Amino acid sequence: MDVHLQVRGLRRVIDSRVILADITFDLAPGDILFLRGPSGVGKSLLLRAVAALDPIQGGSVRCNNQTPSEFGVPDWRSQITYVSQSRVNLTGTPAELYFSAQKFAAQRGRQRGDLPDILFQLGLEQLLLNRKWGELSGGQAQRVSIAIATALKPAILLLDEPTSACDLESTRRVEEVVRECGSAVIWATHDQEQPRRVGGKILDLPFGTISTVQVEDQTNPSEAEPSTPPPISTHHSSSPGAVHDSGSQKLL
Ligand SMILES: Nc1ncnc2c1ncn2[C@@H]1O[C@H](COP(=O)(O)OP(=O)(O)OP(=O)(O)O)[C@@H](O)[C@H]1O
Repeated sequence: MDVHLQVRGLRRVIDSRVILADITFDLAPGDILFLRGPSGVGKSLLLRAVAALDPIQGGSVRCNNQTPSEFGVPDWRSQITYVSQSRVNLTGTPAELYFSAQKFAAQRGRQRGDLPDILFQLGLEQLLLNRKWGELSGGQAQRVSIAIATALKPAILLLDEPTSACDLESTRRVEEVVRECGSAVIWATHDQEQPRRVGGKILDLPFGTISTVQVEDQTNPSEAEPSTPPPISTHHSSSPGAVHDSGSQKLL
């Protein structure tokens, strides 16, 4: 399903503070849009609004000209997957999350990616799927989250600083996997060079109330940096374990 996202005049107000005002952009299939801006400017709030996880205080977010309620919130969230910056709310194991996510009616019958292969590309062993989230390092948890999200093949992937805990090699692997995953992407980052390496558009969010945000077109991905991960020794081994229904459609 081709999903076109339209954000018009989006406004987020928290405790009488206007965090985001008049945010307007479009996202077409295949687009990658980087969100940049200082800490606290509202990048996560914007992603959460697009994911229909929080109410908005003005403007609109539409997919194919439908609001989340017109589209159907479960369908919306199966098409638009938010990968959070934090894993503090994650309980159980990644395998449990992956299988519980697929139990939702809106997820049934949808095509899946090859999770073991994605893990391999990210330099991870499959056995990590059966570890508790709390037993994974920050960088491992980020990459496992991205592997699960991309394997679910959403139309739009919302990534909240997905490489903030990754070393250089892992960062390059994440960039390659996300660029090739086939989803349109909105990607919050503090890495000024990431848009250049990956390619895409940039939305710079300034502090305070703003009237218009310009989307800057980024030129082609840099050729200065190698984009293909180096060979790795990770092997494919165990299969994912048992599942339980987390009851949450906010996946990661
Ligand atoms: N649930 C909340 N309750 C109160 N204030 C909040 C809440 N969530 C976010 N904020 C505030 O909204 C502002 C924007 O937060 P947000 O997390 O979107 O910033 P960010 O740009 O993603 O920052 P960072 O780069 O540090 O992750 C901040 O001032 C934050 O304190």
